[in-house]
Amino acid sequence: TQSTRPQRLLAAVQKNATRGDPRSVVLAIDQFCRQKEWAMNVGDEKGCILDSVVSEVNPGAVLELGTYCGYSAVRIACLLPPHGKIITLEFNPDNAAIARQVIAWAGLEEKIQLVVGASGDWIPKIKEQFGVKTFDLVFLDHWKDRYLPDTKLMEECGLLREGSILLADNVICPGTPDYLEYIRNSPRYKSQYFKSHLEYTKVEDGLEKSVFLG
Ligand SMILES: Cc1ccc(Cc2cc(O)c(O)c(C(=O)NC/C=C/[C@H]3O[C@@H](n4cnc5c(N)ncnc54)[C@H](O)[C@@H]3O)c2)cc1
Ligand SMILES: [Mg+2]
Repeated sequence: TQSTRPQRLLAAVQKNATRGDPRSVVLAIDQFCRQKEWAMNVGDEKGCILDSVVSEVNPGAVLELGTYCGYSAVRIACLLPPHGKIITLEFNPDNAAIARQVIAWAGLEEKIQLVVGASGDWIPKIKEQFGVKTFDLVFLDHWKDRYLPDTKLMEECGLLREGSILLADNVICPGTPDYLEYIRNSPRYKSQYFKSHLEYTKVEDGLEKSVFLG
């Protein structure tokens, strides 16, 4: 039977990356996507911007929406402080199964909590289920029409505190116009656009970094 792209991406990690070495996993995925098959990971160029935001925030608690194959969860987790953790939500069980193996190959199972389910269902349950008060950083990279409703849901569920950072991928391509309009015009956020390119291409894309003001 025909393999899927996530399965081929995992095979490339297991072939080319060193077990327990997260940076070699990130490199193996980026090389696979540049040389073999494009895949919708945040990628190396936007990944450097992600790295700088994670290092600046030094977050104890991170939420990621849309794990896909686990590339950005691994990239974030290897920059977290000793007790820092990331909860990443993925509703496609096949993608979650691949991501779990990518995370295991990187040796980051202790730092990454992968939850299989939809963000809209899980955001209201995170506080009680995982004993999280608020998130220091949220990385949005799931279906683009969910960025705005999920941001409003996180506000309503009290998951954001004064100073929480939202970092949104793909605000240009594929684009998240309703989210951008809201976040850039809301008095409750201070936003900044980081111009970059769609992963592994020359097409313009970028990340929007927004600080929740409370
Ligand atoms: C026209 C066009 C097409 C594609 C691109 C290229 C391009 C470039 C990119 O960086 C992209 O992030 C994307 C993109 O579409 N990302 C969507 C990512 C989904 C993953 O997240 C999962 N998921 C989706 N909604 C939820 C949800 N509520 N709760 C939990 N998991 C969810 C899915 O199960 C997938 O695992 C696309 C550019 C332009
Ligand atoms: Mg993306």
